[in-house]
Amino acid sequence: MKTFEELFAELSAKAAANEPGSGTVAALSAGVHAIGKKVVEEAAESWMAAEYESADRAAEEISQLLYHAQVLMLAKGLTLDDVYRHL
Ligand SMILES: N=c1c2ncn([C@@H]3O[C@H](COP(=O)(O)OP(=O)(O)OP(=O)(O)O)[C@@H](O)[C@H]3O)c2ncn1[C@@H]1O[C@H](COP(=O)(O)O)[C@@H](O)[C@H]1O
Repeated sequence: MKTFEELFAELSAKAAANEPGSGTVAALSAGVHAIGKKVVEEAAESWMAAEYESADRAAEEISQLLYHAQVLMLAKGLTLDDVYRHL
């Protein structure tokens, strides 16, 4: 288990190191368009899980949505503070 901040630190480090075998590094190489499609896909899956599945399944899909949102942030060079400023 990890927090939003811990995940972002982990993904940032993997991206900076261009870590071999990292799905995050592969996603970043694929670019904003591909990452954006994953964000939309996971948003839809979160919605469907919330409507038709258990609370735990919804939580799982939402965790994937948060992961892909963080990858999108990295692709745009955004920090957590850049986003938190708007909350
Ligand atoms: N939390 C996540 C995470 N959530 C979702 N995903 C990715 O998002 C996909 C979502 O799963 P789905 O089953 O919905 O998607 P899918 O269409 O079947 O899968 P794909 O064919 O699109 O890969 C997963 O297959 C992962 O590729 C994640 N990938 C990585 N992490 C964490 O990110 C960290 C870094 O991971 P790596 O960069 O891969 O080392 C690790 O701590 C991981 O636990």
